[in-house]
Amino acid sequence: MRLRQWLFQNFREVSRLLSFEEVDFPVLESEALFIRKAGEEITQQLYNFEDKGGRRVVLRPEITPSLARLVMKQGKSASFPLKWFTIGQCWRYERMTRGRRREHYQWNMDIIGISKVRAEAELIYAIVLLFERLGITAQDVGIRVSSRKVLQAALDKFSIPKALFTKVCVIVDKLGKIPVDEIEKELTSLGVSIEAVKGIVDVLSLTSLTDLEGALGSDGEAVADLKKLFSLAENYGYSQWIQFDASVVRGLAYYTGIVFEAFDREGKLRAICGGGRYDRLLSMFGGDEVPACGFGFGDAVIIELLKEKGLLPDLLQKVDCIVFPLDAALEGPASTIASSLRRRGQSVDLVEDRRLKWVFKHCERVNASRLILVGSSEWERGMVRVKNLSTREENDVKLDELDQFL
Ligand SMILES: OCc1cccc(Br)n1
Repeated sequence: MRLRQWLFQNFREVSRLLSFEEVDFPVLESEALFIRKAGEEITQQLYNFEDKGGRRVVLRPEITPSLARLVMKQGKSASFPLKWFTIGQCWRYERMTRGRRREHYQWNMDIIGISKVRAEAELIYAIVLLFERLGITAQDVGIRVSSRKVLQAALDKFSIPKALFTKVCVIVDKLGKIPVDEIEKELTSLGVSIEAVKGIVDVLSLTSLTDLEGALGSDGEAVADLKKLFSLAENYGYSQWIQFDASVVRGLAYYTGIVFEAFDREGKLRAICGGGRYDRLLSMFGGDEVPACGFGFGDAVIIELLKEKGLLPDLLQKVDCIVFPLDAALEGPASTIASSLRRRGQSVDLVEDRRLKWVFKHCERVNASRLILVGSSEWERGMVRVKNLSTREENDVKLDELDQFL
């Protein structure tokens, strides 16, 4: 829990630095919110069930659809742009034989109401800032960046029907995860011709913007967006973190533009985080199209990476004071002292019914700064014994002079 709180505190601090406001959404959602026909893994692993009212519900597998639903529920009262973050538990249902977690916590940051690529540049900067705060460098981790518009242009080039776009995205997202011939088989089963499949795979293997420009021409939105993003990355000072890689499409059906994912350069781990632009998702909940982009950053892979890099912090429990009555008859005064210290903002562990030997061990175990012993002779003089556990200094102190020893 200390490790989780440390990680979440870093998520929160980065969100604060970028002036994002914390929001929260229900873990329990209507199943309909996540029923999509694109064959995404996330919708095939819904932790869904029927509640006592006969409703089809799920433990949410992701956060973005809830955000979309609730932004649109605000209607005209929402003053754009919105910069929202949340850290929330998400669920999936897998056979436990795979030994993978069914739940994890995800930090989400979303910018709603900005259509320009500077929104994605801000989000990628937030991710870089988080990595830097954890001691991770651009030599450890890279961020692959592309745009769904690259794939859209490739499909247009081979006149693939737009209706197939999201399904093709979900399939080609598996590039590098499953053999290419399986991907080709899934694409041809959608009715994509084999030459179009080869052409698409060729475009998606590009890793230089110059080559992309050569393949798609320089007047398309895909190239323009990516050039703008890489130029802004220079301004932010995080160019060494990002690289163009056309194979990045991300596995969520609703992305429409820039997409990105962070990866460990040793290639041992799954994607650390990922996100992108989803300009058409909000209008699915009524109203006009509202441009939006965001990312999800899970709490599992990042911990594996920190372990790999020897960057896990040494988080010990910490208590300011242990208060211990040396005589059972003094438990009342001990409570008085504990209460007075707590009202001064001191964390106090009030210990009773233990031998003194145990108490000294306990002080070490919880890294207490001071031990305050309530003994009858001192108490008769209105005093307590304060033992500073780092200097070993001991003082008999009047209650109204305690502050000097805190
Ligand atoms: O990132 C996919 C995902 C969704 C919900 C729960 C878990 Br564990 N993992």
